[in-house]
Amino acid sequence: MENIEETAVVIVGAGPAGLAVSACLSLKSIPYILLEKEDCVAPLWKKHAYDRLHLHLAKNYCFLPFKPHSPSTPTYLSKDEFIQYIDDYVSDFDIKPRLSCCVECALYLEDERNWNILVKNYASNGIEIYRAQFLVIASGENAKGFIPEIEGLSEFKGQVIHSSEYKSGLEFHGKNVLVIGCGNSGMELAYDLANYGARTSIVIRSPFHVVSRELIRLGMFLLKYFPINVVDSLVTFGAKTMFGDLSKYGIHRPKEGPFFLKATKGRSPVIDVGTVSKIKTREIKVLPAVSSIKEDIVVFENGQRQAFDAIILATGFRSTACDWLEDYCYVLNDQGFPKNRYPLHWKGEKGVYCVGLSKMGLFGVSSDAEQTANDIAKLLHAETDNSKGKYN
Ligand SMILES: Cc1cc2nc3c(=O)[nH]c(=O)nc-3n(C[C@H](O)[C@H](O)[C@H](O)COP(=O)(O)OP(=O)(O)OC[C@H]3O[C@@H](n4cnc5c(N)ncnc54)[C@H](O)[C@@H]3O)c2cc1C
Ligand SMILES: NC(=O)C1=CN([C@@H]2O[C@H](COP(=O)(O)OP(=O)(O)OC[C@H]3O[C@@H](n4cnc5c(N)ncnc54)[C@H](OP(=O)(O)O)[C@@H]3O)[C@@H](O)[C@H]2O)C=CC1
Ligand SMILES: O=C(O)C(=O)Cc1c[nH]c2ccccc12
Repeated sequence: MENIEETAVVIVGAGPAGLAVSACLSLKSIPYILLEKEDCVAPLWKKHAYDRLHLHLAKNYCFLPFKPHSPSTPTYLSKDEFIQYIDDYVSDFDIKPRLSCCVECALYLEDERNWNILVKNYASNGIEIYRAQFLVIASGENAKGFIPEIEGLSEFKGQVIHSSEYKSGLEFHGKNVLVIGCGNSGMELAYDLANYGARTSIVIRSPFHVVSRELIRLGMFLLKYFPINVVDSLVTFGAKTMFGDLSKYGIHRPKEGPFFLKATKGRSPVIDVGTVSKIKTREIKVLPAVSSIKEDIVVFENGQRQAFDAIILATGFRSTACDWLEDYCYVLNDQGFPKNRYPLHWKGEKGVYCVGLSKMGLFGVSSDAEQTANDIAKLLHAETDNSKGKYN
């Protein structure tokens, strides 16, 4: 029994979401334990993001609770500036995450009315058990890279990496590289590869919106005053004027608008960083879906075949919360996202909360964290009348 540590709240994941909840709880003097499986905070940003990354949204949409960005930072922060902000956040709020602690199982015991959390400590190689009244799922929408099933992929003769392992195009100079996936990662990695002198191709298999970051900024502002369909029409008109008809290059726009798709399906518009002009000049070649791979040859759905030295899978990410949360179905769907629809997504039953799973970026992270901490504080205060000082 003595090796079970008790606290009010256990938070799984020390990315921006876990850190934001920690800060909010700490300001309310609510005890918590923050568990992170990797050896640093915000590893998505520190270890799994490419060098040239800048935030796509202006800084007034990308801050955590109680710490707006300094006026001296640029409107669109670089990866390093955002990491500095995160590190400052950790010291400002005196957050002490337990690193290299991977949550393997979280189970709610009805008779105890507590969460029991089983943790593998990679540093000590031991197993630890925590007990808490509240559990916060802050393990992220991007917990693992998604590797699609493509016939022959595992036998491909060249290098295969996921976008989360890509740093820069330096090592690909002069090579034939295929980027599979045309979300924000794929489009930006293709641009970076071409800049470094790689012969670059990108697979585009579905329609998507290409916009500029200024159009998205304008759209975010207009959404405060106008309905989504009006803003979508304006932004789409702006994007068509800016980029022209891209259908002859294999880029088609969906029927639904960019903000509508973000709000309903979580699909982000692609914010162009210069890829489109490289596609127009054919410096980046657009190819259709892959049907199979044989040795170093990739066969495409139109029958075309081409040899490549490397494949970058910019095929997105998956939530892994269902892997460690027992009986997840009362709070999560099978994809590891909240079962309740926005704006009620953040609260589950039995004292479990979802922070950062609303597909609303850092803006959503902050709002979920504040609502979660407020709710926990309310429930604890209601309780203190009956049993005082349980955690102090
Ligand atoms: C390349 C890239 C760029 C992005 N740029 C922007 C942007 O400009 N603006 C924006 O708003 N959003 C952006 N996003 C979205 C971004 O994911 C979020 O804004 C932000 O990182 C989410 O924070 P999070 O804490 O929810 O998730 P994460 O940062 O993924 O943190 C989750 C943490 O949980 C840990 N974890 C997972 N499972 C366990 C476990 N079982 N036990 C212990 N720990 C665990 C992980 O190691 C991770 O550290 C970007 C995403 C990517 C991939
Ligand atoms: N600077 C920034 O702020 C950045 C932000 N981000 C954000 O991070 C999140 C993740 O982005 P990203 O990594 O691009 O992932 P996404 O999930 O947004 O995109 C994945 C892409 O891979 C495609 N894909 C998946 N499987 C296959 C397959 N078998 N064959 C061909 N294509 C396939 C998808 O196409 P389909 O639709 O057909 O399935 C889609 O185009 C997003 O929210 C994004 O906006 C990412 C990079 C930079
Ligand atoms: O980078 C992303 O994909 C994000 O999730 C940030 C984001 C939140 N809301 C948006 C609306 C349009 C474009 C990006 C985002």
